[in-house]
Formats: sequence, C-alpha cells, structure tokens
Amino acid sequence: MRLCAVMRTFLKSRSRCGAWDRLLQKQSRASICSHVHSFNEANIREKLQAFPGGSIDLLKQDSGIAVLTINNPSRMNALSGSMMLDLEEKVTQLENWTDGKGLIVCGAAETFCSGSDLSAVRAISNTQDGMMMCMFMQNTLTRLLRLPLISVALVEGKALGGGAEFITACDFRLMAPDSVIQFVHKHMGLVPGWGGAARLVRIVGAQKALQLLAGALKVNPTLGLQIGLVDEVLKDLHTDMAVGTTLKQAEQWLSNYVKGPVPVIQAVKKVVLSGRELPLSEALRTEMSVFGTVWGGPANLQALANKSKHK
Ligand SMILES: CC[C@@H](C(=O)O)C(=O)SCCNC(=O)CCNC(=O)[C@H](O)C(C)(C)COP(=O)(O)OP(=O)(O)OC[C@H]1O[C@@H](n2cnc3c(N)ncnc32)[C@H](O)[C@@H]1OP(=O)(O)O
Repeated sequence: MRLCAVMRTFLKSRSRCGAWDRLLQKQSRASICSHVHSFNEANIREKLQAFPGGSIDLLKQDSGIAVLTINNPSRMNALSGSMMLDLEEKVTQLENWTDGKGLIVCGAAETFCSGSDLSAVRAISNTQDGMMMCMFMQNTLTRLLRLPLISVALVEGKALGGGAEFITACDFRLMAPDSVIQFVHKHMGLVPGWGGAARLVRIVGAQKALQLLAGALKVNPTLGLQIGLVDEVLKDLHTDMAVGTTLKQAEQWLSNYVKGPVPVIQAVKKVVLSGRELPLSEALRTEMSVFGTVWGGPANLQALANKSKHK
C-alpha cells in the first residue's frame, strides 16, 4: 500500500476511533434491552427508589484504580432498589473518568453481596416489575463490563445470587481464602436475570455454567481456580504471607496490569472488549481504529526514543 494510502487509512482510523467511543457511549447510555417489553426507564427508577437502604460508594484514586464498594452490611450487602440506582450513577461517573485505568469492586464488612434485597424481591414479585428490575440491572452491569478500565471483583465472605452475577460483570475475580460464590437462584425458584448466565457461559463454558446453575454449587477458591471462574486466591490475612488487607492485595495484583499510560491501558481494554463482543470483521476494524489512537502517541514516541538509545 503506497505511503499516502497508508496515511489515509491511518487518519481515517483516528477519526473512526471517535466513532468507536461514540458507539460505546451511545450503547452505554441507551438501554441495551430497551427494545424488550417496552422498558420504561423512568417507571422502573421510580419503583426502585421505593426500596431504600445501603449505598454504592466510589473512590477514584490518583493511581488510576477506583474502588467501588457495595455497602449494606446489615443486609450482607444485599442490593436494595436505591443501591441499584446508585450503582448506575457510579457506572456513569466511571464512564466519564478520563484518568481511569482499573476498578476493584468489593463489599463492605468483609463480605461481597447476597444478591437482591429480599424485601424488595417480595414487593416486586409480579412478572412485569421483576423483568424491569432485571433489565435495569442487565443494562448497568453490561455498562460496567464495557468500561475502558481493567476491572476486578474482590470476593470476601459470600457472593450469592445477584451477588454471584455481579462478579461475572468484571474482567477478573479474586477470592479471599474462606469465601464462597454461589448461584443460589435455583433455590429461589429462579434463574439469573442480571445477565449472569450469559456472562458465566463466556467465562467458564456452557458445561461448567450448567453445573454451577443447576447444582447451585458452592464455589470455594480451589474450585473457582479449577474451573476458571477465579483468577487468583489472596493470602490468608492471618499469616505473615499476606501483605496488608485483602484490598491492598487486590490493588497489588491489579497494578501489574494497569502499569502504563492511561490511553494505552484504556486502548488495551477496548481492543479486548471488541474482540470479545464483536463479529471478527468489525472487531478487526475497531482494533485498527483503536490502534490509530496510540500509534505515534506520546507513549509510542517515548518508547521509540528510548529504543534508539540502545542502538
Ligand atoms: C437475579 C437474582 C436476584 C433476584 O432474583 O432478584 C437475587 O439475588 S435473589 C436473592 C438471592 N440471595 C439469597 O438468597 C441470599 C439470602 N441470604 C442468605 O442466604 C443468608 O443471609 C446469608 C447471606 C447466607 C448469610 O447468612 P447468615 O450469616 O446466617 O446471616 P443472616 O442470614 O442472619 O443475615 C444477616 C442479616 O442480613 C439479612 N440478609 C441477608 N441476605 C439478604 C438479602 N438478600 N436480602 C435482604 N436481607 C438479607 C438477613 O435477613 C439478616 O437480617 P436480620 O434478620 O435483620 O439480622
């Protein structure tokens, strides 16, 4: 390809990257499931607001790693309706965090999340409202997974039901030694509704996903590593092997993958995201447009300059 044609492709790819970001932003704002059952966003927000309690806390750090805490300890961090709204608002903040590189999702009081708040579940047990809540959470967790940040779920204590679904909406999962992940839905006469089944199949494969859901299996760290649901087991805090708290250990683990300039780390997540979600030809186009945002960028030019010193 002649140089001018290469430059044309390169310049187009830069502009197309803007198209990728616009696509992602458009998708994230629009309801991913809005086409189903006349999903009336205002209506579901009003209903969820009627179930208060707890909070979703967000700490954005100078290191570029944010910590999102599911905070409802008197309810084992069960997600109330207002927490679901809180979660969506925090995901929007993270979508607009231009300095972000990583995200750790954890629970307060050394436990992760015991799913939907059962008092809310009882109150919105009619099909229409149940499906609206599911669609709201599917949209929010899909947007969480699509953040241009490398995300980690830090599981301590219990991640049950919707809490188990929540961890599938992160890129990686770390477990504390005595923690448990359990898709308890079958015991509730349910199946996952927050997108957890679709994501679980993509993480562990259909066979293992079927066993975890149909058996409502308790996943301890050993089993989690074995089936590929868990990426690392943290050191027991009561041994001298552990360096600091579980959160510090998780930050240490994640820092290995977010070392580097923000634009490069965000570009890495975007190209993997498109490879995971888009058909091959579209993924290849996206990869080129994302490549165009870092090729000749400050980090690339600095690396080249450093290389030339080693001649
Ligand atoms: C799409 C999935 C989604 C949905 O369909 O909407 C769901 O997630 S459905 C909910 C699925 N989750 C569960 O079924 C877990 C229910 N909780 C438990 O099994 C246990 O509480 C526990 C998490 C295993 C902890 O047991 P234990 O250590 O014995 O503590 P307690 O049971 O006494 O709990 C302490 C306290 O917390 C309250 N609690 C716990 N989980 C929930 C919850 N999901 N919703 C509301 N409240 C919850 C529990 O009631 C206790 O409160 P008090 O009795 O007032 O002390």
